[in-house]
Amino acid sequence: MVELVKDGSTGMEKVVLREPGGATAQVHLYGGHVTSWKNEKGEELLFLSSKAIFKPPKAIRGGIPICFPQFGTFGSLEQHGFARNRFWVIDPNPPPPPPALTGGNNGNGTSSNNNSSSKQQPFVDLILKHGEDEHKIWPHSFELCLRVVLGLGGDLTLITRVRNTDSKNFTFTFALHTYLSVSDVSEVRIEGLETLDYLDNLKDRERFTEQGNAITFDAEVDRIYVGTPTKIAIIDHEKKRTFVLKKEGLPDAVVWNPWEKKARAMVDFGDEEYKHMLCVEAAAVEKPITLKPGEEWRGRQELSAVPSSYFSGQLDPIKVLQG
Ligand SMILES: O=P(O)(O)OC[C@H]1O[C@H](O)[C@H](O)[C@@H](O)[C@@H]1O
Repeated sequence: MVELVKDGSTGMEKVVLREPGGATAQVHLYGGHVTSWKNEKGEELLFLSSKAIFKPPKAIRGGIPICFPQFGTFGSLEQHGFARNRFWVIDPNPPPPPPALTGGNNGNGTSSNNNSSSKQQPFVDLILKHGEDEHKIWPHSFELCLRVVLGLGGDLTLITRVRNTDSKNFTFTFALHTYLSVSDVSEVRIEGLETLDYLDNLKDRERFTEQGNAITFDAEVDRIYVGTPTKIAIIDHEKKRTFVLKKEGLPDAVVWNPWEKKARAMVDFGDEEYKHMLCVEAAAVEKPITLKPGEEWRGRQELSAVPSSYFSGQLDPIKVLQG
């Protein structure tokens, strides 16, 4: 089921997706921003700050902001570009719907394919086109489309397309700035980025090579891992939950946690909230994307949350990454 509703507390419009198993997702038109993703038990899987500000020009703190046409300060635009603080619209002419069933994660690691082809995965298509305000700061005609699909089984897929509707080339960087909800970030580890090179945002983007076996957290982290595998696992020991992030067209992965000091400096973020979030962002940053007139780029991120008990109590990252 898909419905457009007005959020009672903020007055903002959002699209609510519900799949028959009970999982839900919601997408605010402001920012084309996924602000909630819950599993069939109603547990929230994305972090949204209790201090998030739902008012332009501030982007919503948490969920999945879209960074376009610039990631971070990699250019002359405002941090992370303007897509996250513009009002998007529901696409009146979306491409055909996704196949009725691609399977989902049923919690024991196998893909469910219960032949219920009558069931449609709820999805919504949003679009952001250049307007006069954008043209003043980024003089290119474009269409940015976002499809959010809530799979039967609860997986969350974001498919983004950028089309060059201009008469000259343009170049952009991009990220799906995903805030995951975790029990305690110091009990979390990321698998899949070991031995990779990263640009350290805390050290003027100097390039380093990841040495550790897995990435764990005991201080501020702000890194752009470049040319990563298509699958990354975020293992929350305390919650006994593993997020699996799969991506296409987005070669890099940004990992961010502001930790204590930066958390205190942010007006729209609680002082202690850094403990309960971790950003792992599918991104295209190191090698900006150039589109010729009429060309289209596509990026995709699929998130699933599986109970760690699925590995019989024994976390097996190899299975997560190669399974
Ligand atoms: O505060 P924001 O503009 O939303 O940015 C939040 C964070 O986003 C990314 O993860 C960047 O790598 C960080 O440098 C930045 O601090």
